[in-house]
Amino acid sequence: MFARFPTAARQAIRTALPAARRGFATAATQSTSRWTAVAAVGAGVVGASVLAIKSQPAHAEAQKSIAGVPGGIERTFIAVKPDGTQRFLIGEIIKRFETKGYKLVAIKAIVPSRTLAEKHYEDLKGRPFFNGLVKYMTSGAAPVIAMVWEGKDVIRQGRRLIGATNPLEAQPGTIRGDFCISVGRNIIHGSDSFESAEKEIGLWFGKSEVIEWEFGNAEWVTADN
Ligand SMILES: Nc1ncnc2c1ncn2[C@@H]1O[C@H](COP(=O)(O)OP(=O)(O)OP(=O)(O)O)[C@@H](O)[C@H]1O
Repeated sequence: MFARFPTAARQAIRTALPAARRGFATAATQSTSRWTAVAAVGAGVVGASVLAIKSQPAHAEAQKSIAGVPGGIERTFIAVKPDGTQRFLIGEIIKRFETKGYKLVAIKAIVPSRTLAEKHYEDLKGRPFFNGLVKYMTSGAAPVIAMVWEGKDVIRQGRRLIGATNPLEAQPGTIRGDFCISVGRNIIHGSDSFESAEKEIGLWFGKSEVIEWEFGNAEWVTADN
């Protein structure tokens, strides 16, 4: 896609991308112009507009999301549930995301409080399985492995890697399709939308727990030429 850009725009994007990645989580001190340049790229706005946004006001910085840019470089919340932990599937699940090309930017083992689990699944309150779901997530028989993964379109792609909620409906090759058989023990959670990712990352992690870092070989993973 780069080949169609004016040279100056290409250069602006190259300058902006690393800074934007650095600027995901905190960044009151980061450059507003660089971040907003990436927002423009994510929205498919190129060329002169990439340069023009340098003059956008500083309040744009405050609107930056912990889940990144929708459809662009996003972040998603992924959790290995207690059954996945008990069944020694943490490494396998991490491997699926890592080898796909996504970047792990936060991870911790945690036994969630009832309040946290209920907040996380608040849209399911009233469903017959809600209490059992919360009990299973909070039992402490094994921790939840909470993670944030970052990369292009990672929210939607993460759901594809995970597979259908009911493992019996999940395609072979997906995580649930390969490793489980019961909807009540489906080993993994993944954010299902940009809004969910924002909510869930904010619920499970503090800003300082999400680490900004760069792939040494980013060009080999992310380039579109
Ligand atoms: N019929 C059911 N019986 C038991 N548990 C269920 C049932 N339906 C859903 N669950 C549990 O509730 C979780 C949340 O359900 P939801 O419909 O949000 O699916 P999901 O988005 O694929 O799952 P998750 O949010 O865990 O990624 C499921 O992953 C599963 O653990």
